[in-house]
Amino acid sequence: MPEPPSIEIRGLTKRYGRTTAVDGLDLEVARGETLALLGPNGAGKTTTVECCEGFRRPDAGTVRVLGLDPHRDGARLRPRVGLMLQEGGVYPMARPAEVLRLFASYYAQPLDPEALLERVGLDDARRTRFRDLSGGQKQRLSLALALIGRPEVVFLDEPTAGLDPAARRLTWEHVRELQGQGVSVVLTTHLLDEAEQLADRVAIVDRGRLVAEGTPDELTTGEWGELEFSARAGLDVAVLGTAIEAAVSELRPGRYVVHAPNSPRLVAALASWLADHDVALGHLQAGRVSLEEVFLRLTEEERP
Ligand SMILES: Nc1ncnc2c1ncn2[C@@H]1O[C@H](COP(=O)(O)OP(=O)(O)OP(=O)(O)O)[C@@H](O)[C@H]1O
Repeated sequence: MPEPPSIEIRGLTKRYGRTTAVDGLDLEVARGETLALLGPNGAGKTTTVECCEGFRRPDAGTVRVLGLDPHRDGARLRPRVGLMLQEGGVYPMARPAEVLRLFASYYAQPLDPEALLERVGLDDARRTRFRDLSGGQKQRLSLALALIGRPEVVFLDEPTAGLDPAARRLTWEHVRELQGQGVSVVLTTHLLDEAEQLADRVAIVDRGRLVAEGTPDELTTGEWGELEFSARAGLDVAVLGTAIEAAVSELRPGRYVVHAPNSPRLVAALASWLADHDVALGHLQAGRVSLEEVFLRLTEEERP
């Protein structure tokens, strides 16, 4: 029999007054899978994750984490789940080493707090009060708190927001390690390269509803078998379109999509037009678009 999913969300609805933050969401995360939850600001990602963490009670629908109801069975679930929250939730005067030791005491088989402090790069700040830590150091501590109890499921809410590139890489390594250990990970992020790098599967939500779901590969190929290229901003897309016999649009300054199936002839026609007009090609992607393009198209379609 296949293993039941680590997380099962059915028809989840959550309202705050007149705002429907999550609107009938269905989502599953398999054992050992990493799901990236993407969506514009206010799409309902944090609310969804908070319902999975037991911090919020759904107005309708069900949420199961490791087969348990996070709200009702919180006490049984907590030792098996790791949380990295957007706002640390740590007493301002506490020091990283103390906090980590305290959290370790909640779990049956915690990691070694000292070793973990070193691994997340907090060795030098181990005795600094939480309120005096830099934003990135707070993030690192928050990650350590999510990992200390050897969880089976981990929720990471924007784990690399505000981190420098090296710290971001370090966080990615931690996530890869969790993946290697068969831990299920739910990651919310606004960094689409992060989702592409880490996620087995991506779910894009907008206004509380699921608008797309699949592996990064499925989402970026599939129906979007087009050409995407970058060049200087402001090319005359009408003239270019006529020359290559395909509609062209400039999605953002300097970023273009040719709305026609990728073919050798199309690539040749595009290259030849660019050469004739002395336009340097930045990058060219054929047969797929970036996750960023998919995201923007799906979530901006109905924006005013
Ligand atoms: N406690 C609350 N009271 C009232 N409205 C809330 C509350 N929490 C969230 N909301 C609203 O619910 C909607 C979804 O918010 P949520 O934080 O889940 O979005 P998000 O996708 O995580 O956004 P972001 O990317 O900005 O973090 C937003 O319109 C938000 O203003």
